[in-house]
Amino acid sequence: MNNFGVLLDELGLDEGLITPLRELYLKPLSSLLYPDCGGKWLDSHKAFAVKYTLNEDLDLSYHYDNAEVTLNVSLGKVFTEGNLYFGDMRQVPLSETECVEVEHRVTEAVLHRGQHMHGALPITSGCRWNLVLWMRASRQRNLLCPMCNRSPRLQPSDGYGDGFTEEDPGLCVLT
Ligand SMILES: O=C(O)CCC(=O)C(=O)O
Ligand SMILES: [Fe+2]
Repeated sequence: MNNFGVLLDELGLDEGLITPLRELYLKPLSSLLYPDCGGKWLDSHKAFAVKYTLNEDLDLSYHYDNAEVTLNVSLGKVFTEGNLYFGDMRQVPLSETECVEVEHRVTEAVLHRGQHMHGALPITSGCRWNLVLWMRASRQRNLLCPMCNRSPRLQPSDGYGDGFTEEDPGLCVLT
């Protein structure tokens, strides 16, 4: 979805930073806040930083995430506008949805359900960087793919893949 950014596992930041952040802090919070969508069972993630500037991406269109729970941290730098907006859960028709705008101040984080529809409005100046952490619960998504709403068809993958699991051979991506 984003054209500019970086995957944090490629920077070697998964093991020492993102995995403990998910396990020690975000999983307990998500267990309390989102037991309805796998918040208790988060067991993998995909973490990336996304960048918006006037000559590159300005905004992010309305979407849902390939995640059970998402953390979005505003890292900076200096920019104007670029608020987040949230609608309703994915299953609710757009015609019945009213969006709310959420100011996302630098250093603050927003935690939300991955299937809660959302987007980012255009910045009007500066450079905006965000850390986005898609957290997955294999127990939840093994039953139903959150992207296509069907039973997942899988193939083996390195690392966390898309966060699905099988008895054998481990973590998997969608085919
Ligand atoms: O803040 C952004 O630019 C990305 C927002 C988003 O897609 C998310 O929080 O999942
Ligand atoms: Fe998103």
